[in-house]
Amino acid sequence: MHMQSPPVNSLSLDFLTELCISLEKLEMDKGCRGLIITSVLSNQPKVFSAGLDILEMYGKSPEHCGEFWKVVQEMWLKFYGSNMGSSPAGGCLLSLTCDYRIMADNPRYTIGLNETQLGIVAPFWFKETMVNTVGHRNTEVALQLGLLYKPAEALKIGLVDQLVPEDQVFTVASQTMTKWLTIPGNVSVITTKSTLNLLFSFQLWCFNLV
Ligand SMILES: CCCCC/C=C\C/C=C\CCC/C=C/C(=O)SCCNC(=O)CCNC(=O)[C@H](O)C(C)(C)COP(=O)(O)OP(=O)(O)OC[C@H]1O[C@@H](n2cnc3c(N)ncnc32)[C@H](O)[C@@H]1OP(=O)(O)O
Repeated sequence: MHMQSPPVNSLSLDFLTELCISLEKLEMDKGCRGLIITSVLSNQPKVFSAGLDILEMYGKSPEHCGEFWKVVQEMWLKFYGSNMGSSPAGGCLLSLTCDYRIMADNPRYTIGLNETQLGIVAPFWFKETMVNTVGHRNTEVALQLGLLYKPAEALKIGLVDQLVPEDQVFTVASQTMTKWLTIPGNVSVITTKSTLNLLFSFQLWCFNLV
């Protein structure tokens, strides 16, 4: 899936709604077993996603905010596999929901949950997704300081799985997907994933988020 919402793929209500509809269609397509998500901004190829669209969260009616927040949660519940450049906040969340993260190895790009730097709080389910990926201590430091990690640092704490030269990101993502798809049978993979996420699913249920 190619994300192309200039200038920086910020996650607006319209963009997220389109994303969710596309994912729903793919989910219903029995021939689709995996998804690589990438950014193809022509003017700005270095950004995966700038995160939630800040303009959607300021000066809007409670109804609009409710609708926006609902679609943010929908998006997070649906995602699969990614490759990327800069991914702050919601952009990082988008990639954290994927099974495997491949990042372009360019120190100009960063990834992380930088909400505190913006004076906002990463919601519980952003935090929990991060904990499940990089562990509690790394999350504690990352979230309180609102850290944005350069690729080498992100790899070190396990926030991304692989760094590759910028021009090879998509090729490596395709090779990785091919390897993952050699695992036989959807049921065993889905069941394994559900088991891994059991506690988190229960927490979400307790918070009435699913
Ligand atoms: C509905 C809400 C319900 C209530 C919730 C209440 C409170 C909120 C509580 C919790 C929410 C927490 C969860 C929040 C998650 C988020 O994702 S917040 C967004 C965080 N994102 C960022 O901090 C990224 C900011 N952007 C950047 O760092 C950079 O723009 C970049 C992505 C690295 C790209 O840099 P560069 O190439 O230098 O490009 P520019 O900075 O010049 O940007 C180009 C234009 O894009 C606009 N823009 C950038 N980011 C956003 C964004 N997130 N939303 C909207 N617009 C964005 C930027 O303003 C530039 O526009 P102009 O050219 O100036 O018009």
